[in-house]
Amino acid sequence: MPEPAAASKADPKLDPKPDPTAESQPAAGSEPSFRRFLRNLNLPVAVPVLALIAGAGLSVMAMLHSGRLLHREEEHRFAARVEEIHGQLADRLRVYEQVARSAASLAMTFPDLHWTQWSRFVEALDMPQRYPGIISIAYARAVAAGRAGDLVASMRAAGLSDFRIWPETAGAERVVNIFTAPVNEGNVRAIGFDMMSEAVRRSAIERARDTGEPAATRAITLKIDEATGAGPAFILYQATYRGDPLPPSLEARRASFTGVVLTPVRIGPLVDGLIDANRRDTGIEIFDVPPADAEFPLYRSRRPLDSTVAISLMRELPVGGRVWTVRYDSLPDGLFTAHDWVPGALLAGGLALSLALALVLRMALVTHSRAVVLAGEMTASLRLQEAERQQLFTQAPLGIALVGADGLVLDCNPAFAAAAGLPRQELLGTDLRLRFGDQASVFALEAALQGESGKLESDQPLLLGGRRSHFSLHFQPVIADGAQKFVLAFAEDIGEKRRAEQHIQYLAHFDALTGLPNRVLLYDRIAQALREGRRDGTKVAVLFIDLDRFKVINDSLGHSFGDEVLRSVARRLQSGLRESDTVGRLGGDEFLIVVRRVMEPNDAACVAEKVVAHLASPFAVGGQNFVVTPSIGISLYPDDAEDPEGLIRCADIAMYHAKEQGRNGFRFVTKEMGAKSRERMDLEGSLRQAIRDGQLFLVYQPQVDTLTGRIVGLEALIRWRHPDEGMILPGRFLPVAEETGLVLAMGDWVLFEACAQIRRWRTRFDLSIPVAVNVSGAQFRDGQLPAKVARALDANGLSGPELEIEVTESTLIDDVESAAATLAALKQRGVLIALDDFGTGYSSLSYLHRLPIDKLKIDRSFIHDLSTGASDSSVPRAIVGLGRSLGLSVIAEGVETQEQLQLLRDLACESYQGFLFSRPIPVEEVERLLEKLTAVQPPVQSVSAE
Ligand SMILES: Nc1nc2c(ncn2[C@@H]2O[C@@H]3COP(=O)(O)O[C@H]4[C@@H](O)[C@H](n5cnc6c(=O)[nH]c(N)nc65)O[C@@H]4COP(=O)(O)O[C@H]3[C@H]2O)c(=O)[nH]1
Repeated sequence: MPEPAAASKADPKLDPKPDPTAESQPAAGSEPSFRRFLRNLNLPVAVPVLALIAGAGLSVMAMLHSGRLLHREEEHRFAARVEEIHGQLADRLRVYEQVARSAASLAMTFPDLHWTQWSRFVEALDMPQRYPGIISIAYARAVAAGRAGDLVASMRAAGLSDFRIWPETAGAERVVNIFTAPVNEGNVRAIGFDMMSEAVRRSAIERARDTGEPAATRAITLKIDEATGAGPAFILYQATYRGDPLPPSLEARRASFTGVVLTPVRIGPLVDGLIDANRRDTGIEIFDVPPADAEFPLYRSRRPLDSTVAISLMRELPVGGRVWTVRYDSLPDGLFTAHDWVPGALLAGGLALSLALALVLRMALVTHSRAVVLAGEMTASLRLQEAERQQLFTQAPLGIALVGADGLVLDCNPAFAAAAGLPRQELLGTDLRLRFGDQASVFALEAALQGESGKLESDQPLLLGGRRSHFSLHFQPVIADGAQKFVLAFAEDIGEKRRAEQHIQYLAHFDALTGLPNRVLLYDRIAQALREGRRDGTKVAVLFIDLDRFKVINDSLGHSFGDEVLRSVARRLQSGLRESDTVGRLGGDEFLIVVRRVMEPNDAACVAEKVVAHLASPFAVGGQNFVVTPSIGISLYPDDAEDPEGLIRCADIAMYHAKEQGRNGFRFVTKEMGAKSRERMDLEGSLRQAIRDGQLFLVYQPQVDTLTGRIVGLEALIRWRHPDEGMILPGRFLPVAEETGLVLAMGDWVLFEACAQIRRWRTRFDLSIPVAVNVSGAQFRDGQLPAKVARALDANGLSGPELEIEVTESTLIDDVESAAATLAALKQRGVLIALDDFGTGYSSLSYLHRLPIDKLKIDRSFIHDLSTGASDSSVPRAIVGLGRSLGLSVIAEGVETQEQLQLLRDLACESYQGFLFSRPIPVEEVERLLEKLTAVQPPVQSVSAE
């Protein structure tokens, strides 16, 4: 159902919805290639790949950047470390210089110091512990030219008997080593050495003298180490002066120069210990000259093998007026490289994160694209539903209108407009309440607008100005989100239906041919009259009218002629009666008149006489004049019966008596007739029960070859074993079964039972002769016979010729055309057809050649007449001749005497059945007979009677 808002939209068939995807897509040719590329891009693949690439790039960048940061931080940390070490080294040197200064102060304070005092001073310094680089502290005295002897003398006087100045080469000024401590063999060897004799020492001594500051030699191998090959060393000189500890001018310093304290220092011990042995994070190399010029360093700290240097820093170190270069190397296993893993970890982490991001994006995009596809599908399905709903609305055969809360028509389908008989456009936007043709519809719509659904039927025009018919209206309020949206008005034009119903009603109660009340209505009218009679104590008469020889008129002049006669009779019957009386037609040529308020039987007799009189004048139909006479049976309530069925039955019987008495007259129901009628009713009830309780059974009468006496067939005949009355023959119950329609159920049972018996006999005796079954007129006309026969045969695995269907001549002549069709259908299934009671009908010869018949059965009456001599043998002879000429076999029924048999042999009639050979016999006896048959075929011989 469309939404009201959409109601005014154009018909989707006329205005098909454009495809939104097509709308948003420009023509492929004009689309820029980049947009096309973007549209064709597989986002769920492209975006994660791009994210992965971007992430990997960022990770590499982060790795590089962090590497740089780490390196910078490492540099800072290393620089700080270098400053720390370098400061310690410089402090050590300052301390060493301080030691030299102290020694110089001592020498200046006590110019005549004895060497033992010097030794004590040095010992007090505890050099091995506190100044491990200092080898010794010595004092060399400046000796002017020509005063060397004095020095030698004084030294010898001081106890150094072997003292001498060496080398002998005397310079202008000598500086001779006179004291040294600690005293040991190596140190003592340097006593008396003139240091000015050696250029390196001299230059340093002169610098010390001239500056008053400590002066160091370049790196040298000490005299005492020359033999041992110990590492490089240098000598630190501190000048001493006479008087002023540091004379203010160069001249004064040269003039008052008294000597130098010399402190030989081994570089290794000086530096060793600065780097913790457990934390060799820094390598130290010391050069006396710029490293590029040096052949080898003065000092090289221990470092791990294969260590690569990450950072190197150079620092200058002033040493006694010289400047050393110290190179510090950061070593890899130190703390500075402890965070090397960070860039790698950053790269790995970044790549992992990128991968994870790519996967998450992939999943999200796949989910998204799936959702998009799903949404697309849902949209398409919703559109389809919408189109289908619209189609449903438009094509619905039921009129549907949408009425807004204000009563205005929002939309309506073509069926609604058609029902209203107005163009749709004229209805849209109009107030439906003002347009309804009746008040009830207006009230119903008002109620629906208030939320109450309602249904009603109206026979006014659906809308004013529209067409008038009978309508079924249904108003249904539609509520959404708790509020009433609109009202659905359904309108169905039920005019046709109404008329059809009325017609059906009419047909159900009136006879289509004559327009008179039919059997149903007649029963109703009788019941009504009976109620009245019971109340008023009056009688009710039922007149059963049958037209004499109507069948002849019908058959000879044609059905339409017969119909016209029936209509004329109906008119005459009606015209002569009171309004309170009812004339109806039971069917065929049977009419019924119900006369109410009958005081005495004579009143009914008057009516009957009137009927006879009215029909007495000739009928002129189709240019022919003829007379139709009635036979009338009259029953009275309460004398003969107290219910409609009983009254009709009694009247029917009385009518037969009227016919027997010469027709064109009437008979009242007598006591005997009433009893007979009651007996019939009882019989009907019992028969119903008999069918239900299985009281019916079949007996079989053999059919025999007239010449050989061989059994050529069996005829199945129905029997009723009544629990109280014993065996009842079909002559008694068949008419009742036919009247009540019970004959159909009974016939079905016979058919099936006979086929089942054939199957049993075929299995047991290899039965090859056919078994005949009688079929009543009602069964034959039912239209179901061929199908029922086929079902019975199929159910028992029979092919067809095992079964013979016996139809009476009178059954066929009612409607030869349809009888021929039914017989043809039966023949098609393979069964044999026998014409029973042949010869009794009056148009036998005319139709015979048109019917697919196999056998003629000469009626029993002709055979009976043969032996009694009531007639000659002309009829059986003619039938045998007819059969021969048409190629049909002929069988005689009711053969009781040898004489009859002989006559039949003379006539060359092929076969017969009758008491002469056997009465109809039960299954067991048939089986005994068949047993004998399967042995040797007996000669002609009669069988035990029934
Ligand atoms: N007087 C005399 N009668 C003989 C002789 N031989 C046979 N009959 C009797 O003649 C009747 C032959 O059956 P029908 O002409 O088809 O006449 C049958 C048939 O029209 C009808 N009928 C019997 N069984 C069925 C049935 O199962 N279905 C239908 N629709 N009708 C049946 O009832 C009719 C009477 O049947 P039944 O009473 O069994 O009577 C049988 C049979 O007992 C004879 O030598 N002398």
